Amino acid sequence: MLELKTVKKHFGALKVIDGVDLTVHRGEVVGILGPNGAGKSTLFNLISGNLKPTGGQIFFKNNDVTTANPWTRTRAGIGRTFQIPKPFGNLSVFENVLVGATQGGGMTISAGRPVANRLLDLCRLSHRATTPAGALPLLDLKRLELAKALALNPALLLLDEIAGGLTDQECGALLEIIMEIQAQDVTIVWIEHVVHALMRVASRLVVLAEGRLIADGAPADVMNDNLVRDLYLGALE
Ligand SMILES: Nc1ncnc2c1ncn2[C@@H]1O[C@H](COP(=O)(O)OP(=O)(O)OP(=O)(O)O)[C@@H](O)[C@H]1O
Repeated sequence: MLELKTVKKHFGALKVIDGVDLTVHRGEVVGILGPNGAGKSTLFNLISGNLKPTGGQIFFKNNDVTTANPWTRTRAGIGRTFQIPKPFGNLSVFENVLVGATQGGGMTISAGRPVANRLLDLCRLSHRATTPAGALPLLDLKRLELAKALALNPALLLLDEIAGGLTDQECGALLEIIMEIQAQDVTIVWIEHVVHALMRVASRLVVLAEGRLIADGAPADVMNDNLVRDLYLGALE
């Protein structure tokens, strides 16, 4: 589904992504962990095309998308959520999803309407359909972020700290939706600091530190890795 080959992103002298190799197979849920500033969101921006790499190559479904624009990647099947949700605050929840289906997903308005309704249902937002997105509480904002991304009909969904700021109960509600999305043959790569949420769904964990992958494997193995434990306990210099 996705392959990164020696991907680098430098901002001047700052090597934010420093030669990352990563392969994600169809059907996987890959969790990405790493300390603040490790380069996780930058990695997503490289995959979604919001940033261009300094070096390396990115393949999506075996096509080289390294230099492709974000909208080309979107239409090809890469959807994403953003760490800070920024819906159109004056549009209703339904309209926000419809914009995703028509502008991002390329559907006509009449084809997009039932899709938007189905996604509101999936994301437990039907009761908020006519609410202005700017008036939503945090959990519903996160649900809307998911619905908007799904409106693009992605084969690969990138989730950027979607559980951040939620209570345990809210996080459980979001996980239910993510598990349903996973069951619909969507491959997921999920950056998250809420480790217990990742552990519920991830089939694999990778850990990024200072722009490099320092662990990649089964979740239990990665969490027991000494280097990873040291990193999370702050024992590295
Ligand atoms: N456009 C940019 N120009 C210069 N530096 C940048 C730019 N974007 C990100 N950085 C730097 O790259 C580093 C990694 O940032 P990034 O947001 O990818 O980290 P992260 O792992 O997602 O962190 P967090 O967990 O806090 O969200 C940070 O030091 C950040 O300041």
